[in-house]
Amino acid sequence: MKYTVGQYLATRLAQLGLNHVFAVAGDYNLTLLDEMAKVEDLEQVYCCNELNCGFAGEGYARSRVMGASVVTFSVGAFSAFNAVGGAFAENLPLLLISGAPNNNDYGSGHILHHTMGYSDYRYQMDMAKQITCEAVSVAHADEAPCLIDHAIRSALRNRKPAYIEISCNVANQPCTEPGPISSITNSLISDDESLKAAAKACLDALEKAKSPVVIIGGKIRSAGCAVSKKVAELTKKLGCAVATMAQAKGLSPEEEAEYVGTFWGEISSPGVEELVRESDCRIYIGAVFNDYSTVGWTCKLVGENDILISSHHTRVGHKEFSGVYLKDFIPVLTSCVKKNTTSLDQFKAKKIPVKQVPVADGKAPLTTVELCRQIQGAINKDTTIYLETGDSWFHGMHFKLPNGARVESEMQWGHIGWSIPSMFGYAVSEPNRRNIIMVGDGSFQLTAQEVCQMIRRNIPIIIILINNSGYTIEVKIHDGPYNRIKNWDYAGLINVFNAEDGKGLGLKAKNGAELEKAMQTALAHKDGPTLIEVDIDAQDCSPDLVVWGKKVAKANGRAPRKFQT
Ligand SMILES: Cc1ncc(Cn2nnc(CCOP(=O)(O)OP(=O)(O)O)c2C)c(N)n1
Ligand SMILES: [Mg+2]
Repeated sequence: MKYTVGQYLATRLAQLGLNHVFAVAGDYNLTLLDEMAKVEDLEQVYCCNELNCGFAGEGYARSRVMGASVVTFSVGAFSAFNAVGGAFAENLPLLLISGAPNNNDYGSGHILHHTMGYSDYRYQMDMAKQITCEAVSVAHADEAPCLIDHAIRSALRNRKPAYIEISCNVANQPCTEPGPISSITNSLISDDESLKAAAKACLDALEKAKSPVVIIGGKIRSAGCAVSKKVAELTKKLGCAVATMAQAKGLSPEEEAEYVGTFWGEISSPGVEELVRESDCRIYIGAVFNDYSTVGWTCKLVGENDILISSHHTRVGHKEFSGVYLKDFIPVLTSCVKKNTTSLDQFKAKKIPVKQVPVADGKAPLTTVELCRQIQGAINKDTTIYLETGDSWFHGMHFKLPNGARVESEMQWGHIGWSIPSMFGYAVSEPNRRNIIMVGDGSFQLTAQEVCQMIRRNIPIIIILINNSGYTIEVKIHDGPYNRIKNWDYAGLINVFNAEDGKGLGLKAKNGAELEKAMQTALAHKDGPTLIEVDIDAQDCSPDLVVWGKKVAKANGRAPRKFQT
């Protein structure tokens, strides 16, 4: 088979196990899309705009080895860059592919459409370099294979986005045939000596520890399910208490005896904050300590006997071991640690009562308590629930997850509206999961149009749209007129997106009985999305959000440091 540059790129993606690539057409990428379409097992999935296209690729990367999004130069790429920034912040390998000017125009002095209006087009590469681990420009077919492989390999190794721009007149030019994909997928090997030394340092620390605990952070998400399974084997071997940070909700099997709940400072699950504070050896795995995860810097608990295991390095007390990759290190630790159940025994001894949530009066106005009780009832082992930025984060922490259920969130980047396009991309990869989104009205207004693509592809996603009349999470941080929004007929919007042939459902629920019915309808509706618009009083939000909002506002409001002049 004769390969062109576009076919080379598409073949690499197909060899990696991608069956879809997301795209928005533009005259800089049409020839490229034509060439990529010639590669059979890589279907093109079109999005409404490039922000959503980027987020769809990011969502796909949450399910597959990576995601890929194709956009046009400048006017497309600039919008997609926000999603690429999100993928970088969330450690997800998204490949952003942009059409680019005809290679004869470089250095020609030509002013081109869709550009900034001057003849140096390198600005896009310069911008891409700031938000990716690798950015390459393919302006000649001869260099294409090497540049494409390099960008993809970098994204996979670093678990970060990469960027490829391809001149519009090069995409259909002949190039060499791709070799074995192992040249791209072969992962970095840990430094053996550092691996052994790090393991020994951990064992010494654990030997001295009375009550070690494991705290799992969001960075293990991007290491993939295989690593999460290895972490679960380690925690089972250790036998100590295991907590997940908010960003890692769903990344540790919650039905296991060792699992004690969420560690999130003073809004942790009952008894967990004390357990972490009292521990004399905290083993953090993939932890991210930012202002949100530390509740405005009030709970960054890292002591000198603690162990910090990250994707490619480990710190034990005052010793640092780099070149120690999570995928290698966790199994080594599992093979040599001894059981220490002290922290779990301490936790169990507290006999923390399990909160029973009573069924609300079906005719009473719907509350978030009743809403979450009913969502809990829909969560099974095949469920993936997306928690959008907003009050949804805080409610989501209280869901009890059967093993196999997954939670996706974006708590580092926190781009409101992310959940709709990202879940679309995720569900294109995993249409048979029970895919549920918990999203606020404010967030939904940023990316709502991507629901039409869920309708177009008949994907049964359940969208719980919380209409609480505005930006509640912002209200609890700092209120003002800017937190009010224009109300929409969110359920009615589905008819707009359906047009003549769509099978989307738009339902409303003002009380528990209506929600019960709507949930049953949604779970039974298989040939399209169901949006359930739930009316919630603007004052009804998670008590955790109220506490967290005050602390974050305080952190935001710290007075400027006084500099010696
Ligand atoms: C792209 C982007 N723009 C602005 C923000 C700031 N922000 N964070 N949360 C919000 C409000 C979210 O409101 P909703 O989705 O309605 O959520 P809740 O009312 O809290 O359930 C804003 C405006 C943001 N996080 N992302
Ligand atoms: Mg809201």
